[in-house]
Amino acid sequence: MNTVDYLRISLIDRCNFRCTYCMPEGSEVEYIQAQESLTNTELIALLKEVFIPLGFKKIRLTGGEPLLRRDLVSLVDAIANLAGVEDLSMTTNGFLLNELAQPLYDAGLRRINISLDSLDHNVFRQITGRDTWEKVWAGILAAYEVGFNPLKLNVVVVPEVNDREILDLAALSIDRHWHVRFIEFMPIGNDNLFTHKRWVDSVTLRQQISDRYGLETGNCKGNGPADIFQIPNAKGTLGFISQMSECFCDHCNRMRLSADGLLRPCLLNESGQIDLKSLLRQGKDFAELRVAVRDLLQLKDEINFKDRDRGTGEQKSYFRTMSQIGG
Ligand SMILES: Nc1nc2c(ncn2[C@@H]2O[C@H](COP(=O)(O)OP(=O)(O)OP(=O)(O)O)[C@@H](O)[C@H]2O)c(=O)[nH]1
Ligand SMILES: C[S@@+](CC[C@H](N)C(=O)[O-])C[C@H]1O[C@@H](n2cnc3c(N)ncnc32)[C@H](O)[C@@H]1O
Ligand code: SF4
Ligand code: SF4
Repeated sequence: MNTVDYLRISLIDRCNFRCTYCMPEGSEVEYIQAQESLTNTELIALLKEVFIPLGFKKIRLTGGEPLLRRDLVSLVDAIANLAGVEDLSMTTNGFLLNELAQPLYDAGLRRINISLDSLDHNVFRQITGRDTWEKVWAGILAAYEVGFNPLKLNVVVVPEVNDREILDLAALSIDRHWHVRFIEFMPIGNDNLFTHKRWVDSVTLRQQISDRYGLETGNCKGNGPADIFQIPNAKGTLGFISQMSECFCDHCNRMRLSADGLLRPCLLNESGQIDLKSLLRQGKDFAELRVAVRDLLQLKDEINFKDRDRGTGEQKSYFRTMSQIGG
């Protein structure tokens, strides 16, 4: 069994963007009611009494858009100060980062992954449904100035939408310590867009980049499945997250906790989930919760998604989508 020590926590299922590959305008998402969300106190108790004792050491905060979570800074402060948390990070769309970069850094967050799918304002608007490129860019610069390191930029590559920009996006890694990651588009969030054009594989992207700039293997701190390369002499690196063309499930090291307390062993398989919030609110003690999570850890290898669409298979339909699970 793999060591599973990475917990991705979705802090909120709402988002201020409507990315076409994730939560397209008009998509019918059933939002979690406020009273169904784990409170900061419940979340901290679960980490302290259940997850950390079971060996989870790496925490990523995501969403929806995590910067929309009320009391975010105090939550980050509390998690950063928990004994046993060795790595705390966040994935965000960056819209509120200009205001929040400094307070989050002061609270103890040290690394951050920011979505930036395009350098072209029109394409950015087409993808995110928002005319907010400048504000996101300001957020990225603010995070860089404050000292987030590594600072990663996540690009979901959508054929005929932003794939023309691969070289320009890759070039962001040359002069600054920015780590640009290209993510293969997964069939979860917007089946229509996926069916229409499908995905671009990382090997093709690497070839394009290598032909233009050269490419060598690189190194960057992270807990995720990215393969790391580097343009020779660049300050930053390039990561490729190839969940469609490669299968990295055999060394999967993570579980996911939703904003309403569902613990999910695999992004792409809904089996085996445990409703930790309900168990907690029913008054189960932490020892019982630890046993439930430990049992799920034992089952994880069986649940891990193995039947991925390599470009020929059937699509699956999911009860929860990316913005609810947290990516
Ligand atoms: N299929 C699959 N995709 C994943 C998994 N983890 C990350 N991804 C993909 O990679 C995207 C970006 O992940 P991030 O939120 O930046 O986190 P990460 O890559 O684990 O972060 P680092 O710790 O910095 O390496 C996700 O939205 C997914 O599309 C995984 O376990 N399975
Ligand atoms: C669900 S978002 C949540 C965090 C934050 N709102 C953001 O966009 O960074 C987390 C990650 O999921 C990625 N993502 C969303 N839908 C995807 C899809 N269909 N295929 C691949 N990645 C996807 C996003 O690009 C982002 O990097
Ligand atoms: S990818 Fe992130 S920013 Fe875009 S809609 Fe999904 S949750 Fe929101
Ligand atoms: S698809 Fe599931 S098992 Fe595979 S790497 Fe992602 S979370 Fe892990």
